[in-house]
Amino acid sequence: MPRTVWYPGHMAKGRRRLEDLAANIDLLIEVRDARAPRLTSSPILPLFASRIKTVVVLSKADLAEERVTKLWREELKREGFASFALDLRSGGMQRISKSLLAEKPSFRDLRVAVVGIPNVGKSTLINQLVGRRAAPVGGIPGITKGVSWFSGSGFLLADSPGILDPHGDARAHRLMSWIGSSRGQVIGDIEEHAKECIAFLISKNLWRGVEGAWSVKACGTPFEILENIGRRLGKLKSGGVVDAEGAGRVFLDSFASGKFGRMSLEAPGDAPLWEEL
Ligand SMILES: Nc1nc2c(ncn2[C@@H]2O[C@H](COP(=O)(O)OP(=O)(O)OP(=O)(O)O)[C@@H](O)[C@H]2O)c(=O)[nH]1
Repeated sequence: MPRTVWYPGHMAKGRRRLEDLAANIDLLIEVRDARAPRLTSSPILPLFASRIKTVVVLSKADLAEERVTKLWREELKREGFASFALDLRSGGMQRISKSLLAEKPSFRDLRVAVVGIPNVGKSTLINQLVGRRAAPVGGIPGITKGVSWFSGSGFLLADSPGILDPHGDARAHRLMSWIGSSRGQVIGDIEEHAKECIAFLISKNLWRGVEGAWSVKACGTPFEILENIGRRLGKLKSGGVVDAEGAGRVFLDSFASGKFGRMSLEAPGDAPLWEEL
């Protein structure tokens, strides 16, 4: 009988690396994007959350709807996680630092690993917590490979990029690339991504932010809407033809950086986002 395969190879590797790290730390901080906290959580994390205290930081809360973020925090509390929701770039670390210090063993610094899928804000969080991007400290014997340690007051933070892989589903990667949390090469055909993202925002009733910013209505096919965006932005090729790729790129960049205002892409209880594509 074939052996059951639980995770694709890349996740098995991340799981082994996290396993090594977890044996030597006191606490995990998982950073997720507040706009899509389930999409940007790692599927392997629940394996660790049951045996090592895990705190969830919802980053980019400035780009998410406050009402929905509050619902997520209530949901996380029900799941047994302490959580924080912040614009990580603007500080406000006192409450996180205080909760870390409450866990500190009396005889040494608390050892904390900051984990999360790419681009969710791990480095920004570490920078804020240690005050500045100090040179990595010596580390902890036995766990140096791929891990940098930074010294805060009363705690050591491990930065371990790439340790958590995102969901393997291609649709999930497309969604993550729209909010800037998936590798660049996932973006293949910009025009196709932009049209899919346009259709997604309309289906989620989130178009008003785009209309507010650019006065482009959700009328017509996604291609027609993209053309209207192109005309609005002056993205034209010779002969007055709309440069759909150029318009798509500006549209996707604007969406990822929050130009269309606060948007929460998923709420607790929703079906997984990628099933909607
Ligand atoms: N608006 C907003 N942007 C943020 C926030 N936190 C981080 N960013 C931005 O998000 C981008 C990624 O942040 P990083 O801290 O580099 O993310 P990371 O998880 O360390 O990324 P990798 O090292 O690639 O895994 C940067 O451009 C940050 O300025 C936040 O709370 N709000």
